[in-house]
Amino acid sequence: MSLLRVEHLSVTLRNRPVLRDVSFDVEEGECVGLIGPNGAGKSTLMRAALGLVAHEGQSSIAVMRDADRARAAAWMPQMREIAWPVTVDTLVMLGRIPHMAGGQKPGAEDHARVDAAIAATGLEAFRQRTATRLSGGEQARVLIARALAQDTPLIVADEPVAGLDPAHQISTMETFAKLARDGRSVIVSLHDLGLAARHCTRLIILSEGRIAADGAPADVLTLDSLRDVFGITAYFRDTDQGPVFQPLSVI
Ligand SMILES: Nc1ncnc2c1ncn2[C@@H]1O[C@H](COP(=O)(O)OP(=O)(O)OP(=O)(O)O)[C@@H](O)[C@H]1O
Repeated sequence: MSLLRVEHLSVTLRNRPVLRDVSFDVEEGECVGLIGPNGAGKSTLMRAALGLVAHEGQSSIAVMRDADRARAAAWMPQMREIAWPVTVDTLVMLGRIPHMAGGQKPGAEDHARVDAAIAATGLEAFRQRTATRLSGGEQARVLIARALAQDTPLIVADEPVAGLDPAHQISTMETFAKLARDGRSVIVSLHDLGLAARHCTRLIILSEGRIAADGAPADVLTLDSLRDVFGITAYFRDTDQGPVFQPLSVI
């Protein structure tokens, strides 16, 4: 089943075309890595697909009513602003709001989802800490937990692993890959092509606002695309420990 259908999506910002005629579907069970150089349009694509920025073309989620959209997709923006000095527990519980009727208190299901999200992000020791007083990487994990607690078929995360230490980068990507194995889907933008190659089921390369390649990591991370889009050479092998990708030099 398609969780997101984007058709001929274009965005113009300040008279500059930033996204040009982008079309793709995301099916259940996909962990889609959105990759591309700085300024390629990754954030703009995710925001337009969610209906957060004016666009031409169609997105199946952008057209939804707010309440339906909040149950269809969780969004983790690149700007990790935590506005209020609330506890980690309270902030993660905010992810449950789309599932609660107005004024209703969190129930057993809500608490269970929050517990699971806190465990998946290794935040057990932080539950009563004030979220605004955590380090940047810890705050990122709290926002990932809030997105997980939202318990949506689709998670859209803009550079969620930027600034995380290696263990938490890997565990976050493993969490996303497991969600996909369980039949949900994730769209995640990232610059670490090694993590992308290892944990994503599919990669979409965006270049100057257009899709330059879309497919399995081994089919997308070719010498040609690495040269033409990223301007790099790289080592990429399928090993008995999984795919290993290492950028080598700038061309
Ligand atoms: N509000 C805006 N007004 C005008 N131009 C913008 C605006 N926001 C983004 N842009 C431009 O749109 C282009 C795409 O930006 P976007 O943030 O989508 O890229 P990105 O691929 O996510 O980049 P990065 O990897 O650096 O986060 C860039 O050239 C950027 O300068």
